[in-house]
Amino acid sequence: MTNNVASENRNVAIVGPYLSGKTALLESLLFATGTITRKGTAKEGNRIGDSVAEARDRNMSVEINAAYTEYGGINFTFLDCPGSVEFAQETYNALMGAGLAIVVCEPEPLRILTLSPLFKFLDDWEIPHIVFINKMDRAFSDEEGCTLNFLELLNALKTVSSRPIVPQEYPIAKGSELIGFIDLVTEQAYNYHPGAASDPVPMPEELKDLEHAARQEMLEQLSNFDDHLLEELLEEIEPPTEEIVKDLKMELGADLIVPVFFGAAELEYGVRSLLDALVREAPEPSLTAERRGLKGTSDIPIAQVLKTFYTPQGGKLSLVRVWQGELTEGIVLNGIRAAGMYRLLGQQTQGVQVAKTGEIVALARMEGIKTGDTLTAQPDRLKAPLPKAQVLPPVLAFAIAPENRKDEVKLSAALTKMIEEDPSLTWEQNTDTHQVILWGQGEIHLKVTLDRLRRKYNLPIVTSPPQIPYKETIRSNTNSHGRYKHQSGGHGQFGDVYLDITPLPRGEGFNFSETIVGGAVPKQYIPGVEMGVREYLQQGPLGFPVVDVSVTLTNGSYHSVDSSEQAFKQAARLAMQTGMAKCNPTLLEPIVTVEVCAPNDFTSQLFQLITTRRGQILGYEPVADWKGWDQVSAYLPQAEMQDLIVELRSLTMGVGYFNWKFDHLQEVPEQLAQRVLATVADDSNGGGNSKSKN
Ligand SMILES: Nc1nc2c(ncn2[C@@H]2O[C@H](COP(=O)(O)OP(=O)(O)OP(=O)(O)O)[C@@H](O)[C@H]2O)c(=O)[nH]1
Repeated sequence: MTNNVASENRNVAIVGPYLSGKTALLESLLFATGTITRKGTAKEGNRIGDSVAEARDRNMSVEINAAYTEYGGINFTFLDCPGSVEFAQETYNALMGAGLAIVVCEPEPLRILTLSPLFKFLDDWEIPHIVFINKMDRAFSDEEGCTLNFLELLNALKTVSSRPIVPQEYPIAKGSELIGFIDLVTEQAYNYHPGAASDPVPMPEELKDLEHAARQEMLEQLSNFDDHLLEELLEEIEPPTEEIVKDLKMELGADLIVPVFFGAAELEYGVRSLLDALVREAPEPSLTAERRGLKGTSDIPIAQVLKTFYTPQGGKLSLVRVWQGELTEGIVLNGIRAAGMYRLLGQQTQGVQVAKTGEIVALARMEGIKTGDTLTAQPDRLKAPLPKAQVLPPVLAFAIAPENRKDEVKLSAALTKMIEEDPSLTWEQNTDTHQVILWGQGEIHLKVTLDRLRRKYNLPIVTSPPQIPYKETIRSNTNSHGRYKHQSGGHGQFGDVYLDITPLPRGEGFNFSETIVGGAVPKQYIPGVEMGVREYLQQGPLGFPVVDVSVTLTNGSYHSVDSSEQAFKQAARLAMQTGMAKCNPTLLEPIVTVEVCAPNDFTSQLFQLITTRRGQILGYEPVADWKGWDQVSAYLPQAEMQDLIVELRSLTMGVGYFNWKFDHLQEVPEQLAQRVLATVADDSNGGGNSKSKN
């Protein structure tokens, strides 16, 4: 049995809304632990978490950054996750391996709603989490602001958390300045010092009552899960500090409470007390393992891939969390030998011989292994793979093509690698429009992908809006005659057919039949007729693939020498050409079903969003097990979906999302059809070309 020191490893994901200060917090944590001796800044883009060029270009995180450090006798791996909703997949993948999450938010009660999807994910997967309210240096606008703001903030947090919110600290402000905090466990007050540890100071007289009330609330929350503490509170016995700490640790580890800390990451306010709390209270890795069904009694190595990186040199690194047992250098997992094992500090790597339960390390060259995969040294003894985060449905698309046509094969190889890195990215070659469509989570997500194609794979890309895969059909029937007669040198070509062309109900596709009597068209030529019809239907009179049409070969004639399958194919095409134009051709557009979800304050705006886009509301209902959220179902023309996510996010503070799938084809309203046809004609004449280079 391996003698691992699992209890001394902790891994912590730093998550939270866009620009709340997660990378700043990581930088300060690393500085406070002595791992870095000089802090970088957001402005200069030289922080550990700012490592990739695409992140620096945009002053935002676009992927997970791992950083290993030691503090208080514990090995910590922090995972700095992106905050933008467009990179949420990265965050969710990282959280699947995290023993604890620090939710970093800003002290703005009105923006707390943006935490809602994250809290839902943490609650659903029972991932213990604490809140760090950052940027408190600018939270107090006046003398009274202190108390009011903090309580208001806590109340706002309660609206998005299904677990009780338990503050562990209370702020001390002087005028508009945050100067310190009171530790509610020990009732010790501290003054902050930028870039250094806080000083113990006497508790300010004027805060004693407020502090007492806040502490009492904390104890009452803890006592909901501890009868002994409840008895002490009822009998007005002061509980010992060790008992409070023990409860905080147990209840956090069991995901029963959400402790709240605060500070200002850039000034290092609150950072050391946060680290101390992590040392005291962060749950052992075995607890999260148990929650995923691993009892921790076996030493068979099991790990899970939280992120896949392809380095600029083309090497592959799989960032894994060790769930059970330990990984040793050169270990074979899922039949593949790890070519190296490293701890990460942003872009820096440090080789290690052993990684124990709870550690997060990068394995080199695990070919064929994808993000989310469960790895084990004994695949036959693995009962079930560990659950993966759900892959987010694609919501925005660009049509893409390499600037250089000869790079098409290179493009598909590069995209395959990028999807391994980021499963929320997909691509397809549309069979109707022949465009390569790149699907992702939003404009920045797609643009970052294009930047990477250019930078990392030397693949400059041209983009254009994806074409809508329109189709066409007919509204009336006809009987059409086609005769193909051609004399060239030797023997000629002769085919002659009569076709009945009839519309079919929507969704029926295509049907070919024949009612030939007396061999007017000999049997061996009939497949040629069908072939000619099918070929014609690939592009009907309006220029689009034709659907929902029935064609019957009713009559014809042949020539004993000159007829051939090929000649009948041509005759059928001619009959279709003249016949279809007389059948009232009409344009069809794809209609998708969408399920749009958002907090119910926005439901009426969702209705409007859908109806102004020619959508048809099918109904709405509360989202199952998500209090305060509604789901609106509707039919929506695919042509109206292109920037739906952009508008939805701007309406809903970025939290709204939707799922969609193709449902049926529907006639395009006359006036709109004219516009679509005019645009297509313009495009094919070389006008209206909206391609752009990336
Ligand atoms: N006033 C103040 N500003 C801060 C503090 N911490 C971070 N900031 C600023 O907030 C902005 C965002 O900080 P980041 O650390 O890049 O935020 P982030 O959460 O990592 O960003 P994403 O990962 O892209 O979501 C930067 O301009 C920081 O300078 C703080 O404690 N106080």
